[in-house]
Amino acid sequence: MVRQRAAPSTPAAERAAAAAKKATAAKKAAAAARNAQKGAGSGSSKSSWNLMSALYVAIGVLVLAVVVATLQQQGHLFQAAEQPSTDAAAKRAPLPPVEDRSRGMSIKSIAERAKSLPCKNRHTDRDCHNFARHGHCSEAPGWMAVFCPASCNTCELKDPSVRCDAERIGYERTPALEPGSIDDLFANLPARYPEYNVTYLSRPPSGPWVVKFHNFLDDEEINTLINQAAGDLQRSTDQGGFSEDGVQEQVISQGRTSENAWCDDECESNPIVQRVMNRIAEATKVPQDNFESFQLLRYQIGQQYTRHHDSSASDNEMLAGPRILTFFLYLSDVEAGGGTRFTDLKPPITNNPERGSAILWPSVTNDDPRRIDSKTFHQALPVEKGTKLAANIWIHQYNYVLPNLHGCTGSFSEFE
Ligand SMILES: O=C(O)CCC(=O)C(=O)O
Ligand SMILES: [Fe+2]
Repeated sequence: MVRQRAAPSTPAAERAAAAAKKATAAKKAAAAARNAQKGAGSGSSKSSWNLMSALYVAIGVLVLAVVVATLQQQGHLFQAAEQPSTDAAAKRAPLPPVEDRSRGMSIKSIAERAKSLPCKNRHTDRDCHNFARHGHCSEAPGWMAVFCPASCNTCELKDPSVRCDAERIGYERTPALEPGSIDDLFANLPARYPEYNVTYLSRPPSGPWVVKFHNFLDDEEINTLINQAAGDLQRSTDQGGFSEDGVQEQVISQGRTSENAWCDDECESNPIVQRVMNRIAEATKVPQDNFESFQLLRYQIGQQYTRHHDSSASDNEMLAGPRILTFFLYLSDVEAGGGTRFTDLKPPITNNPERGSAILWPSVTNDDPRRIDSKTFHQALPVEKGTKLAANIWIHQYNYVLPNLHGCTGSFSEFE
């Protein structure tokens, strides 16, 4: 199981988060002024001199707060802002925005400053300084916070509990599924999509919901997805442990021997890819922002993915929550083998690849979308003849794009 999504560059959500942060700073300044005014007014003397001085104090505090906020945004107070603190309350306090801390500075001054910081870049200093200079600290803040913290002057964000603070990134969690939603969704699919001749491979009460959409993709869509993957395929990985800065190790495993490529920003902005994503969002009634990127897969003879689950209970601790649904697209027929087998059903069921078809199943239970559905363990059987091309769309309970942008989903794609 891999989790990855290309970091989108400054999506609307990120701009909204930045705007919200600015609004909060302004509100804080106003509140400070209001408090100062209140404090002055609560004194025993009611003389007009006292009122006037209270007003001057309030105005003074307001001006000071605005000046401090502005200087912080422009990076002039970076020395003070980056002081590491182990104090939990201080960690919860709003952090200065990362935007513009390094954008446009000369490489020399970024390098000078980085040398004096208590943390080091994980990527080469030269590249990191260059990325920072060109605004990537705000455009790909999660990746940069983990790999180039010194160049962005965001050493405090190496700590995932700081980096992934929901308030800091302006994250509001709206669940895609409520208890009962899965049954409603799956029960209604055949009636909603007569054009795809939706059939149940399995359904409650005897098994989990697994539905098949026939001819879900047309030739143009299939070819576009295949072309996007061409040239980018790499040996697939499984998820390993977490490092202390919240990055999940990707391990080569004997259980997963296919190759895969991620649909990056350019691929995702392709209108034909968009058309497919929109259709999946409409079919599942989950917004696209809850999707990981398309993961395109190629299995050659003997390649497989042994029994696994797409989600794990610990995903409930991540901002995006667990994967709740898998929408799996078949981009080729396979001459022999290569079926998707739901291993834990009695008897197990196998769906054979059929170019253009898709299957959909839940990874969590209908009654409690926080609980992993133990009935949906599955495997990709080894290809015996031919080549299998396919694609995963993993769908989360909450918005995935924003936490991914901030490096809070466990892994990153290399950003270009
Ligand atoms: O290839 C298949 O049939 C299933 C692949 C799969 O389960 C996965 O990539 O998680
Ligand atoms: Fe899977």
